[in-house]
Amino acid sequence: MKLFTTKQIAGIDKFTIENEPISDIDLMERAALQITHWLVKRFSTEQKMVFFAGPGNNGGDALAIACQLANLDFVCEVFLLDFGKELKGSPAVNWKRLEEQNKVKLVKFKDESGFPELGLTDVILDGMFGSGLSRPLEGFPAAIVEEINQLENTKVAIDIPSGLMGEDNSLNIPGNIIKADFTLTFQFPKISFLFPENETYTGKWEVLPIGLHPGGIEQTPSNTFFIEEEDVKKTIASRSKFAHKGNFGHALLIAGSFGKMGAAVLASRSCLRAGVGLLTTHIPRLGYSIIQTAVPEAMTSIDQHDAIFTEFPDLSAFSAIGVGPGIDKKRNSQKALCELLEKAKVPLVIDADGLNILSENSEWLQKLPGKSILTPHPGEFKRLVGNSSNSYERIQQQKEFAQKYHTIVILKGAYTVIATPNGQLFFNSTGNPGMATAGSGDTLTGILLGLLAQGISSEAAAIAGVYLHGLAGDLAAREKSEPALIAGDITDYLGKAFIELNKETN
Ligand SMILES: NC(=O)C1=CN([C@@H]2O[C@H](COP(=O)(O)OP(=O)(O)OC[C@H]3O[C@@H](n4cnc5c(N)ncnc54)[C@H](OP(=O)(O)O)[C@@H]3O)[C@@H](O)[C@H]2O)[C@H](O)CC1
Ligand SMILES: [K+]
Repeated sequence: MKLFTTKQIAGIDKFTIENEPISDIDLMERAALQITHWLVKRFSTEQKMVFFAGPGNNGGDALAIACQLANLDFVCEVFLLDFGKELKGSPAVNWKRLEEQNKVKLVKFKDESGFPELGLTDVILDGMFGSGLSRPLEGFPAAIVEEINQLENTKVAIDIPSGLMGEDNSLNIPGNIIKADFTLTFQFPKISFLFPENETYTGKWEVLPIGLHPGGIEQTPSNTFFIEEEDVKKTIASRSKFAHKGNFGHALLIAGSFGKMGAAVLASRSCLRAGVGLLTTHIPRLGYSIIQTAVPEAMTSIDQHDAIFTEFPDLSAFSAIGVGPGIDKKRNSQKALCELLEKAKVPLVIDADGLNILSENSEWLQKLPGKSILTPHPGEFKRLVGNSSNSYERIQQQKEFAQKYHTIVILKGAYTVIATPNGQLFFNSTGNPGMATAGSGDTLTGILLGLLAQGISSEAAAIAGVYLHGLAGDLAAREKSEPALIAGDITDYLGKAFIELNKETN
């Protein structure tokens, strides 16, 4: 799914009105109805619905929802923030409708002294500002936000928590943004919802489709995407009856050191589960019996060194190479990595200590084989690329880095972000907090390597790899729970993730 800026969404909104065609007020009614349905399912008529409405269409939505809920026997009250200007357009029509309906208490207020007393079970609906927010909130609306945030009541934000920008919040005022428990957003997730620091404002968010025109969506350009099942299905082709292991590539994984052989085992197992034809795992000498016992399906290449990575086998046989999980950063390993970068002719997947070595030798980044995949977590990213003061800034850095070094950068997190050399960004939609566990990254490296070795392009392997990794984690968490989930479970559930992906097509 393409992701858009709030400005672009307003454009698609306009396109829909002109081309469906549908009147402004009817589109607002349709959007409001989606939220009304959601509220009816979740709350009872015993709970009063208290709306805070702003001067624009976000306020107009709030008025429409109040009207719809009142017709369904909910007790509603509307508090309209009065900026001394008459309401215009659809919000004005909805205000009139409410007056005529005569079921909802309607109050206009100009300053915080007009802030109402609320009952403990009242639900607060935030319809003050949505995608039309043009600057941080200050003065009267900021004071109302502060009052609302102090209350324990359940808070539901309409489209966007008031005060939050749809993309960049670098210059925003954190205290002047609604902290919602739920955000019900129209048609597309807003980009800022995907950043960890904004969870405190959005709470749990859900996308409610409102039937924006497909033509408008199609013709609006975007280089930012939300990865969904459809985007991955096309990458995972069904296998020919006559397929043999030679059709699915030969991966080389360089992993493990003394005390960290688990990383080699986890990455090897998930590489195999990702469907690679052959896997050779290169490990220090002391890891030999560990890997042979834990992963009998893998062939081994044994380093001359007992405890660390210092050399690698002839590379001509391999269709992709993974390096990093558990390798440590000793001087000889650094030298060997440098030589690997110089000799490799196929894309690499570089993770963990592989990335840390690169951070300490940034001039080697020039040597990266084209379309290699780097998989930093935020700490590794900071060491590799530098500091950033927020997630928005960080993804800009990520984009520039991917373009500069012609690599794919996978920044791991709740919504893992993939940056590609052509300036595109892909946010992953799968995964859960249970996956924040030791070795989870090693399993991702294995999956990426396994897909890459099968001849899948680096971009497609990155997109499919992070999606499958998250999906396997989601399936595992359903049975194991989030706290009890361990990295090996992700590998074990990879098969179910493939089955889930193929469900509808077969
Ligand atoms: N396509 C859709 O998804 C649909 C969205 N709908 C809803 O419409 C809003 C967007 O409505 P819009 O009228 O464009 O904007 P807002 O309601 O968010 O607010 C605009 C008004 O707020 C004033 N404003 C902006 N920033 C501030 C501020 N910091 N302090 C005070 N006032 C502010 C702005 O005035 P200006 O001075 O900036 O001109 C406007 O008066 C979207 O979020 C959805 O809820 C449709 O209903 C359905 C389709
Ligand atoms: K809002």
